[in-house]
Amino acid sequence: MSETLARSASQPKAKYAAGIAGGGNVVREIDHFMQGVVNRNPHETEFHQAVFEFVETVMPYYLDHRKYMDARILERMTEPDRIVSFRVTWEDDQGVPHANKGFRVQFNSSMGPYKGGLRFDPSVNASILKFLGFEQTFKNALTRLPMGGGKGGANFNPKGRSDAEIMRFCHSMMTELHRHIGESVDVPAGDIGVGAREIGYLFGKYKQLAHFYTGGVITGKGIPYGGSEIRKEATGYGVVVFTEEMLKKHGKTMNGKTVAISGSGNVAIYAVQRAMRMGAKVVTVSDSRGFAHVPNGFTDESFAVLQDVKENRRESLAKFASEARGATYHAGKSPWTVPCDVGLPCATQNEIDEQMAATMVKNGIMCLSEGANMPLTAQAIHVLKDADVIFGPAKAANAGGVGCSGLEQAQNAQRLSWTRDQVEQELERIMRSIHEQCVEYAPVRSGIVDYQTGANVSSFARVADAMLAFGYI
Ligand SMILES: NC(=O)C1=CN([C@@H]2O[C@H](COP(=O)(O)OP(=O)(O)OC[C@H]3O[C@@H](n4cnc5c(N)ncnc54)[C@H](O)[C@@H]3O)[C@@H](O)[C@H]2O)C=CC1
Ligand SMILES: O=C(O)CCC(=O)C(=O)O
Repeated sequence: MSETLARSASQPKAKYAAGIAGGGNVVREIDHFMQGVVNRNPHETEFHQAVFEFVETVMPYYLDHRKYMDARILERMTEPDRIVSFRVTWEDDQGVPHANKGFRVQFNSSMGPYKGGLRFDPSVNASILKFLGFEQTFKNALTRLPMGGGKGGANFNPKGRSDAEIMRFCHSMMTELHRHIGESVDVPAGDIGVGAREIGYLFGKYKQLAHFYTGGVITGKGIPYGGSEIRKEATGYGVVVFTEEMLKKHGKTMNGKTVAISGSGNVAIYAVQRAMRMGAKVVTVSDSRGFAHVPNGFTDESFAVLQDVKENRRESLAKFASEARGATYHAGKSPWTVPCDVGLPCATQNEIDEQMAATMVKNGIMCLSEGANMPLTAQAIHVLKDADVIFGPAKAANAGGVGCSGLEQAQNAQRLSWTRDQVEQELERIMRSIHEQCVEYAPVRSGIVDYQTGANVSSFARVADAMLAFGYI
């Protein structure tokens, strides 16, 4: 087992498991299981982390249910169905050819066709896509829509590339990817570096290669060609709706709270907007180079500047801070040093470590909900939970995006377009239902609902029961 993993496995988990009947046995089983995962997937640290975060909360339930252990369900559900890896060759504006690595991880199709985004980022590798595909499987189960879990992407850096270069890259990516996807097989969507522009180019190429129009093959499409209202906003809106549900459960509300947000992409922008709508004061957004501080909170005016700079002009966050009244940019600094009541990390994995979580606790944070996938290290989660911070795990909190993708597929299959109000109501229903499922399976400690355990155990049971029904496949 890796040293980092061993450290995280021996300290906080032991403390957590001590509250469970047979705690010592649970710790031994987790350790033994994780040793196998590490041996089977050497060097894939992000994947180990995602599996560990899941297994440390699910193991007591697993050990209590022989039918899952006898069928080796945990071993089976931590192995992807398959991984496709391929070369993506494209030509830049100077006529120079480039070759990138493209992937699709088809993790688990027990609940329906594989479903999950595509990420374009230089950091993309098999470990990151396996962690994302694993998480996606359980997130999708929580939506209760018929979707299995998958994820894909390429180690391509879209930053600084022209529209024409992005188009050529997307067309080349789809030239291979189209063989592996389909509306009843695997349905990609966007993620980091993949938004409406990229989805348009990817879908256009698919349509050309397939010789027919099948809108349900990809989601996040533009509204004129089969996209859904609210999909663009859905992940950010969903995070805030879920957070409000958690706060309500604990006798609190978003109204009047100071909210810190990281990221300034698709998820972050619409988390800002929805939090403002709930009466919160949003004081930060960030990018990979620093953060923008808005001490008096975003206004409609500064939000419009953010949208324009990031979505239309595709410029830097420093540019936003130079144009928006009351905003300053802090290069090389983290937004998490700014005191807040509620934190919504919406950038990328592992942006908050143990030390940063301790700083947030010292600064008085009382609720944190994960907009990004795995933005906290396992140790950081323990720091927050030990300090009785209400914690919303990504699987539950950011499921609004894929939930709305499911609604887009439903509209495509019906050959209908629902109104904005219809989609938003349905999205809110999905988020409230996820909240209820978490509560159903969550222990309560010091008056705080353990949503992490609730989300993991609830989704585990659903996927596991489907796998059991199929026999040993
Ligand atoms: N787009 C969607 O519907 C969903 C996205 N997510 C997750 O939300 C997160 C954000 O995704 P999107 O907003 O779609 O992507 P995006 O590409 O629109 O925005 C990503 C943001 O994160 C920042 N960022 C990227 N790498 C960073 C780093 N190393 N350090 C600090 N900041 C960094 C970027 O500057 C940008 O502001 C990701 O973890 C993604 O997996 C989760 C559910 C659905
Ligand atoms: O909308 C989708 O299919 C995928 C969204 C996604 O990638 C995620 O939930 O992390």
